[in-house]
Amino acid sequence: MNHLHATELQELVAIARRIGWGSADILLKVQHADLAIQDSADGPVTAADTAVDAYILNNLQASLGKQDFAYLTEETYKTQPSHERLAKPLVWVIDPLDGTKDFINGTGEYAVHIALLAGNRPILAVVVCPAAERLYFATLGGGTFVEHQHEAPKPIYVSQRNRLGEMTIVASRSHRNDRFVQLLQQFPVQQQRSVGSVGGKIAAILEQQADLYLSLSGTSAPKDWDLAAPELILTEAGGQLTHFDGTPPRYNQEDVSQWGGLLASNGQCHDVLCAEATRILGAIDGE
Ligand SMILES: Nc1ncnc2c1ncn2[C@@H]1O[C@H](COP(=O)(O)O)[C@@H](OP(=O)(O)O)[C@H]1O
Ligand SMILES: [Mg+2]
Repeated sequence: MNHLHATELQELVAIARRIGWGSADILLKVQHADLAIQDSADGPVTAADTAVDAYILNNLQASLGKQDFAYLTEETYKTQPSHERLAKPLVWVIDPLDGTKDFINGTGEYAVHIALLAGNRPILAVVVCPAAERLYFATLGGGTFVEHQHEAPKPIYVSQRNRLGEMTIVASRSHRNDRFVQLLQQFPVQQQRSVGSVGGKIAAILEQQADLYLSLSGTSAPKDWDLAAPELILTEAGGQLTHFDGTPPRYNQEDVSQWGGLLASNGQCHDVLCAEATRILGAIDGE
């Protein structure tokens, strides 16, 4: 099953949406509970991360099996050998709780990401923002839709703002090193806002509350499950997401970190702003 037909993709997206809403229900029930927090090298992990990871994985595998698909999830990737996901043409990529720090801190800025890759690129994506009771979904070439529970989905598009003075950047609240702070200070767009979770930041661009998302790795970097689903809901709504050199991320490689700088935008001025980010970083690094 290397090539999915449009109807098969629609069946898969229906399954992923159902599981996305189920994940939101679990997270909303425990979002104000006193959860045990474990610190790991990749940041905090709560019982909610592991419960939703298992919920999504079990439900996808119950519906779809392991024959045609591999599964890469934030909470299981360390214990799973990589050869299976590297060999399979279709790979589900799952972040059960994106923005764990914000989830713990009660800001409501967290999301659930479910993406399906064909090769190294996303072809289906679901991003759920439980606190906002919104689910975004996209298929490659099929556009992006937003739905509220029990309401018909509606197409959604990024803003068309193209003047730098009118644009707003969203950036991470917690992943900021000196180099990134300097980049933000010198960036030609100066309306800037901190938002938790990558899915939450891309949702802010879809809701036209923001136009750009800028990120820079430090000692750690965002991972495939942070980016794959948000990327597709953005690009199918008219936006772009690339490394600063203009290349889109290649997912499901041996190293699942996406190192360097990333720019997500409403598609206006994308190349110019990537070039600016590269130039500013060069000056910061004294090149
Ligand atoms: N520069 C960076 N380095 C490491 N992880 C990053 C990162 N930027 C974003 N992330 C990851 O992306 C998610 C959202 O982060 P943020 O809210 O700071 O934007 C977090 O994942 P999880 O919450 O899924 O573990 C975080 O680990
Ligand atoms: Mg994440």
